[in-house]
Amino acid sequence: MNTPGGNTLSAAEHTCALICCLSRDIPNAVATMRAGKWDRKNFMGSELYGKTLGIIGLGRIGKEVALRMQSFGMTTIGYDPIIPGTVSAEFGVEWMELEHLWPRVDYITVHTPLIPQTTNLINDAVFAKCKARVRVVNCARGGIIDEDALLKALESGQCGGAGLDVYINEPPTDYKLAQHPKVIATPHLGASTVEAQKRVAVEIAEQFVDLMKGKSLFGAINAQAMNNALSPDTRPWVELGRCLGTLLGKLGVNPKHGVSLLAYGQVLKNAGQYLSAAVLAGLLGNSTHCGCEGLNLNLVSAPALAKKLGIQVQVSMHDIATNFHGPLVLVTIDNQTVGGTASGGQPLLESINGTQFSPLAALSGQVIVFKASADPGLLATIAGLIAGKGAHIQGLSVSGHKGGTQWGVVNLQTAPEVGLHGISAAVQSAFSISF
Ligand SMILES: NC(=O)C1=CN([C@@H]2O[C@H](COP(=O)(O)OP(=O)(O)OC[C@H]3O[C@@H](n4cnc5c(N)ncnc54)[C@H](O)[C@@H]3O)[C@@H](O)[C@H]2O)C=CC1
Ligand SMILES: O=C(O)C(=O)COP(=O)(O)O
Repeated sequence: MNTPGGNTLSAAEHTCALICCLSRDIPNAVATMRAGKWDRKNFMGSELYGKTLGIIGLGRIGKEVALRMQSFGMTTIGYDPIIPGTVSAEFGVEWMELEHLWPRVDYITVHTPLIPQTTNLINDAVFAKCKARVRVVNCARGGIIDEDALLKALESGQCGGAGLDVYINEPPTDYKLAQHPKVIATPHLGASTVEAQKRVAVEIAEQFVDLMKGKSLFGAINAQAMNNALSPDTRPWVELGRCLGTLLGKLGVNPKHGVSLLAYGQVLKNAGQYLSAAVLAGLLGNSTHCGCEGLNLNLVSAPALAKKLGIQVQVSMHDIATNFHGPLVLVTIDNQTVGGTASGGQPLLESINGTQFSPLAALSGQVIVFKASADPGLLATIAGLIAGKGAHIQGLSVSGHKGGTQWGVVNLQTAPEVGLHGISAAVQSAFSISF
């Protein structure tokens, strides 16, 4: 789990505190007083008013830093590859390309993740493009500012001071930077406030509750792409994927032979990742082939488990299906294919192995799925047998036939076992599912 929002304000305030300390060299001044010295000459500071702050990374923390430093009268300019200028303008930051930003700034603060594009983002070449005595702050991740380049720039005077809360190695393997007189160094304290820790604890607890209720994946690490997977629009498709996976698991296919997922329809254009995760969650928890039968898997754990088991998943998205009007998901494993759609928030089974259901069968509640010899009287026979056992039928749908067999789905109000035993003599095979 991570709780990205909980410590935003604390990290932003810490950044602002470092900027303020840099402008007046407060820590060094404090040290002289502690040493019993009254030294007013060596601490001529400079105002923040009228100075320009360059903010690299205009996400949660970058934005809060901007809003706070504007109250000191700083001009805030910034860069972020994702946040456009129209958005940053709403919080008073003029967006510009880095090349235009470097020569204009008096202070730079970085608020990006540490990724290849941001590693050593502030380096020798960048210091050379900045005004002399530019001050830099890193409260994000060690390594965004090249530590060697920073030390050189501090020595040469090109950099007038640095506020650092994070380091390439934590704790640092050498304290050269932290001990430099022009550096104000804190030991990764950005999130260390009573309020942030409380917020983070509450957020983590809420995330666990949501995750257990299947409500949300927000905060689950490695699941950024899934954060929208349980929005009202996508939820029925996630549920459909899980149902189709469950059905295939019960059909006895071996997931280790590979999963192929075809999705048709504009609405599913961006659904590949969460659909396949949902199929895997249903499939692996219901398969006898992988040693994970009965596990309650979710959109995060299922793909991770599939990867561990070496299960290949092929996903392809298409605009429209040829023989079905509307969005359609087809999942094939071991030459067995199940197809489904969602309507009115409800997952529906469209086909098994190319035989189409009419009406489409609801994949919810207590369900019996059976395979039988093609027979025009099949529907009536099955209904009679199940009703004869005293089970209440909510829905019954049979597919067209192919090669002399057809499939059927019975939706029951009562436990499916009762009906299952009733029909066993009239079908080739049958199994029950609780969706
Ligand atoms: N010192 C501490 O204790 C704390 C440090 N952090 C760190 O602060 C950083 C920022 O956190 P948040 O604002 O919450 O993250 P965020 O995800 O809200 O914002 C990060 C922003 O960086 C941008 N970005 C990505 N690549 C970029 C690039 N090449 N150039 C410029 N911008 C780029 C993203 O588009 C995004 O808008 C993270 O590295 C986080 O780990 C966060 C909390 C506490
Ligand atoms: O949330 C972050 O990115 C942090 O850097 C906070 O780190 P911490 O939880 O204080 O070890």
